[in-house]
Amino acid sequence: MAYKIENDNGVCIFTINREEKRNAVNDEVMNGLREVISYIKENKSISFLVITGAGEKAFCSGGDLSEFHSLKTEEQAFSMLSKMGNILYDLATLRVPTIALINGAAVGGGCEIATACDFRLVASHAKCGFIQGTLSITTGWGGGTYLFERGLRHDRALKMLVDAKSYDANLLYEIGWAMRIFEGSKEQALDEFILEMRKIHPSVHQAYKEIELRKWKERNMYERVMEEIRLCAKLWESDAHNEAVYRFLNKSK
Ligand SMILES: CC[C@H](C(=O)O)C(=O)SCCNC(=O)CCNC(=O)[C@H](O)C(C)(C)COP(=O)(O)OP(=O)(O)OC[C@H]1O[C@@H](n2cnc3c(N)ncnc32)[C@H](O)[C@@H]1OP(=O)(O)O
Repeated sequence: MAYKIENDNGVCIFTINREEKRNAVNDEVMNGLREVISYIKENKSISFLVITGAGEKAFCSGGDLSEFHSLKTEEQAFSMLSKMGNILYDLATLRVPTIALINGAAVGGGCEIATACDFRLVASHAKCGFIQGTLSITTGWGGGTYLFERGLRHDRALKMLVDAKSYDANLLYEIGWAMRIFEGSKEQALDEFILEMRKIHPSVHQAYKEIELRKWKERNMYERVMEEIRLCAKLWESDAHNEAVYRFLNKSK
């Protein structure tokens, strides 16, 4: 399976399980995310959702280029991008707190997934970045919109997007994207992070998160995410994008 879903006493853990592809997101992973979001919406005993990746090299390397490079037109790209865009919107607006437990590289769409979560715990060796610019596209799953909503200084958020490169854990913490940096066991880092929160009734967590979600609804967050996705789909058709993907897929041949 390309993903695992575990329920650890009310803490739901979704693991992208494609280590050989640095946990790249394919259609199966997208369907898995849809499944875990539905499970949480139906199961009131879940207090937290944690998203992480298998192994220690990558949290998620973004969209699976070997699968998605076959999408050539704006509409073909928009279909894939908007599927994941809707999933990330449902993730970002879940009633429970969401934690990105970043065990390794989170790049491209992987950085978007992490940014759609409420909290980001980053392994000290992990590097994260919105590298879409190196492929001559922009964030295409809503991650740019979420980044500007996360309270980073505007100049730091914009630079992270425009740099289109991976930042190390210390810099991610310095700019305010990472909430914690951890060494060693990600399970221990998670346990320590939620220790105090677990003592508080989940209805309190959810009431506080609802304050932010109400603001997002008033500010037409969903429409802004879909506009971002449409812009990425338009860039997808470019020769520059297709040539960059070709170079990546043929780099070692
Ligand atoms: C809107 C989202 C957007 C979209 O999908 O439209 C994107 O996410 S665009 C950005 C897509 N992602 C990337 O460009 C990242 C590509 N990967 C890397 O930069 C590196 O793999 C990295 C930094 C994640 C890890 O580097 P490392 O040296 O540890 O591993 P390798 O590069 O040697 O990769 C090992 C193995 O995995 C395959 N791989 C890695 N990432 C992807 C990917 N995104 N899609 C498909 N396959 C991927 C890589 O080709 C290697 O395969 P192998 O068969 O062993 O050569």
